Amino acid sequence: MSKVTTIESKVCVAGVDLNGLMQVLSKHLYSTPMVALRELVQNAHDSIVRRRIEQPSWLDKGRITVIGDRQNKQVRIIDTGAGLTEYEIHTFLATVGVGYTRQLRQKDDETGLIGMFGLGFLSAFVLAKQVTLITTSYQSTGQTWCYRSANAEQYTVTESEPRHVVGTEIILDLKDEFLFLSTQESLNKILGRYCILLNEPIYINDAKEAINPESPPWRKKREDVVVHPLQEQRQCLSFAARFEQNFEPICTFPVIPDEQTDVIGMLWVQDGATYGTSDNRNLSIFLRGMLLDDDARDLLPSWAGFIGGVIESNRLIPTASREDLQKDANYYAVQHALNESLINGLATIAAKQPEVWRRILKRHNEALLGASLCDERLFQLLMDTIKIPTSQGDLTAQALVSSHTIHVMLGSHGGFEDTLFRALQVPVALGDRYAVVPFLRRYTLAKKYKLIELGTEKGNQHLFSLADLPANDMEWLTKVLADGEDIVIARFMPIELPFVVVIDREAELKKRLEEDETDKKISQAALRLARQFTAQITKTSMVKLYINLNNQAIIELLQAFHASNPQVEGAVKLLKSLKIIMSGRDNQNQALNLNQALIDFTQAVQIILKLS
Ligand SMILES: Nc1ncnc2c1ncn2[C@@H]1O[C@H](COP(=O)(O)OP(=O)(O)OP(=O)(O)O)[C@@H](O)[C@H]1O
Repeated sequence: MSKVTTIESKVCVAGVDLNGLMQVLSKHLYSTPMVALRELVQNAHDSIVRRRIEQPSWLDKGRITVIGDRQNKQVRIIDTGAGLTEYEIHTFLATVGVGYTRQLRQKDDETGLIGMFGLGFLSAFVLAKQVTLITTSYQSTGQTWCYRSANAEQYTVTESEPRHVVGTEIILDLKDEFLFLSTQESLNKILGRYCILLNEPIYINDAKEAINPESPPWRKKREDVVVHPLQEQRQCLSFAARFEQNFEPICTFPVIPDEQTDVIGMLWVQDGATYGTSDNRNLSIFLRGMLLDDDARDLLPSWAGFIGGVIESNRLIPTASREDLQKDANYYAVQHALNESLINGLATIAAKQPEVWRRILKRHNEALLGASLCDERLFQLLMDTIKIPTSQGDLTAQALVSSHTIHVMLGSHGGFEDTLFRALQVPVALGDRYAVVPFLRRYTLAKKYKLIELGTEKGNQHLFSLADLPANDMEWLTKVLADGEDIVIARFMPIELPFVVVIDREAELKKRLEEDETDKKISQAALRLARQFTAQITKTSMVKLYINLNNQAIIELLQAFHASNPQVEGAVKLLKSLKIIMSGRDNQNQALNLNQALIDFTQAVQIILKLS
């Protein structure tokens, strides 16, 4: 057995470089120094809330005034809140990491108080060479205290002339680089952004009107203010427009809280066309009335690239910088509630405002096509109205149905599928466009239709019924008509079409991936994934020439060949050049020389004319 020696251990206390820590907290906690103004206004707000809680006899309206004093190079923040006693200045204001607000919140968190970390006041020292706080507590109205500090580390507290006005005034002697904050314009801009939903009115300089005069529409509902629905709609749209810089909102709908979250607010659909992958999501989050983040797009579903919103919640927990959120259960509950509100909102618009709904579909058809694949309810809502890009323009899926079947082409527009279906006068969906194939798979499953994916072997089997010819006919047809394509004898519609050059889209994809690999155009990881799919594709020949035995020209061509008719040469020239001209974009084979085909075509016409 090994011998264990115990050495007496001593508990040590870690040292703190107070100056270094202060620098980190005050200078590096926030992404911008402007946040200091937000923190001080927030303290003013919390102090008013505290006074309402602790001094029920105080029934006045709270007031926060922010004054930019250019002459004295100062910004002053004045509130009619609870004020501080001398003891409270030392214990809460001057002690980093301790705040009275947190204690109050621990008793009751539904009060609307915002502060919790006991750090925000420090940020004043980022902006100011000296910070002065003059305060009179509601608990001792005859005493006024003056706190003063240049670095938050050393400070003085002295009693000054009693003011007999309860509340606090903070005076920031601005550092030179922040002198611009003393202009009305800067204050309006910064506080207008952060504090627009704050519950207490904020006045800048001697302005008669607060910068946050208006309750947001959802609060009006709570306050039971009765508004005509049309007027309400207009108010909602103009409120939304304040938060949407790049687009006009088309319509708004409310965010509805559920048992898991208290989130409330509004969402809107942006005007301005989007494509399937556009991401213009825009979400501002306010916590207890204070802006936390105006780019919180991750809370919206990823398919909602055309949605904007503004929400507020008292339960979301901010990080200490109050610029981001903790990703806890509350966060995910809000995410869920937004998804639900969005789907319900779209459904309500579709049912109640058909004109607006049409406009939404027009602007965001492609994005909605993708969205419908993310949620069954959206799919149900959209499946009959959403438009699919087809060979005949944008059509509803229902308009694509012919004999209980929908055709989708996997190749790009202008391929053989196009020729065939143009001849058939049946629209065919463009499968290379965003979300079209998965949408149609789901649609045909729901409606019990057949989906034919053209260009795949399985899809082609539905179009062409295979037929047979004697070997010497096959050999002759290959010799006179093929340019390296495999000849397939079949019968198909329309009978007017003598043949069609068919590209195997799966083999085409395989070839493209192989080329991409050599060009290193796509990452190895993506290539490996794609290869798992293409490995199942064993075919190498990509091009087939389907010859239509139902076509009169083919029938008579074979008859002329059997009868050794000398005029067969002109007919062959005509048909072969027709094949090359028709193969259009699929004609990537250098042997299929379009110029030669046109020459042959001209000669064939000359032969016919000579004969007649
Ligand atoms: N204008 C004010 N009026 C009255 N008390 C104030 C005022 N400003 C600050 N205080 C007191 O000082 C404490 C510390 O303020 P500080 O801004 O550092 O932190 P906080 O507001 O509590 O929390 P957070 O760091 O989350 O903002 C507050 O909890 C409050 O008790």
